[in-house]
Amino acid sequence: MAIEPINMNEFQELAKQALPKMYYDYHTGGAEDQYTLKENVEAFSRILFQPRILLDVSRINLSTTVLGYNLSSPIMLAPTGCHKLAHPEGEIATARAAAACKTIMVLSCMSTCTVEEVASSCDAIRFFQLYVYRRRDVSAQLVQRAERCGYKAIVLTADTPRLGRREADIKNKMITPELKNFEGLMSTEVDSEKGSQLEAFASEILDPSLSWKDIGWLKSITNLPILIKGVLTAEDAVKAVDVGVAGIIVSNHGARQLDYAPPTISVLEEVVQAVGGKIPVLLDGGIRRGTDVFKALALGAQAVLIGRPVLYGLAAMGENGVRRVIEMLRDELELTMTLCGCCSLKDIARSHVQTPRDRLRSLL
Ligand SMILES: Cc1cc2nc3c(=O)[nH]c(=O)nc-3n(C[C@H](O)[C@H](O)[C@H](O)COP(=O)(O)O)c2cc1C
Ligand SMILES: CC(C)CC(=O)C(=O)O
Repeated sequence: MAIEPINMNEFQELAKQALPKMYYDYHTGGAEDQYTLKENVEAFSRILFQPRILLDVSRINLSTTVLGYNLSSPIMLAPTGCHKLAHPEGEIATARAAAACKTIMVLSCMSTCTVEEVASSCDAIRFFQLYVYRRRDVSAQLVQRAERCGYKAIVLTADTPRLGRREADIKNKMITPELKNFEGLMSTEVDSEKGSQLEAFASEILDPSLSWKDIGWLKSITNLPILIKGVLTAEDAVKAVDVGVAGIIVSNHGARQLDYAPPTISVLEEVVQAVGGKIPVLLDGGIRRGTDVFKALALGAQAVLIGRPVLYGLAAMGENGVRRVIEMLRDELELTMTLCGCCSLKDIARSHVQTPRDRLRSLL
């Protein structure tokens, strides 16, 4: 009988049992030595709590807003490609779970259901994640299709001029699944028989010349707010504010791009300080516990996004699995807030956490 998952590691174990090795490796893997992959999770474990006591915590409220949309908790779904590799219902199952949990799903442009199919499947609040292709006309058409069918924001992924080197995918000769949004627009076939087909395909289509000035181009083709995903430094955060985007996602792409990039939670605070409250700062990477969500909020994130946990839930139990993953993190966050003395997200303060830097400072 299947085990009843009690935490995210057990969901991951179920996903491993459910999936062919090639797909499981694709979901879990990181770039090269996978240093950042491990650090994304471990950096959270170096942050400790400074809980407060004897505060009435009989009622806890986890609700929040992101770009004006009401969410039941600060846990959103990060864009991840190819959900049909995890489950035959693909992104539609994920969107329905997002709707049931009243949160935002960011749909990857590299999805296995079309933007229209996902839009008509349920009333989830959806953002659309964009890669800019050498074929700018294809990117522009995707943005306009997303805008037409009710997506509320564009999330521009800025850390992927080429795909990172994921060694498991190279060994497995990772395939390129049917990417439904491209039907009739662009072929997904590549010449190369060697290594990861997906990497070869992605590197053929992605535009490495993408630069800050292209934010102007993006603004000229859409009225939707734009968020930049992949910010890891204060300098880039300031530039993002200067070019007038609506939000920032601190992300290292789940450690799948540049290995030895810093774990996201370790750079969050400097990005938040550089932004100075002008636009919301979100974070993804390594969130596996409600305690991680609390720590990110204490260091200034408005909300977090989860990538792999969604895929684990989807692979293990389809729509129901994604729902349970979100609920599990939400329940853990609620407990953390209760035990730290916080009744609402507004009560979560910097003083509730102690980072490695704080401990160093206290020694000086
Ligand atoms: C299998 C997989 C596919 C992904 N595909 C995309 C994508 O299409 N676009 C994108 O911007 N990020 C993509 N990401 C990165 C996620 O949006 C997110 O940054 C990352 O998964 C967060 O880390 P976590 O998996 O530890 O939660 C992908 C990540 C994974 C694991
Ligand atoms: C289909 C891929 C290019 C999606 C992606 O960004 C990833 O695998 O990290």
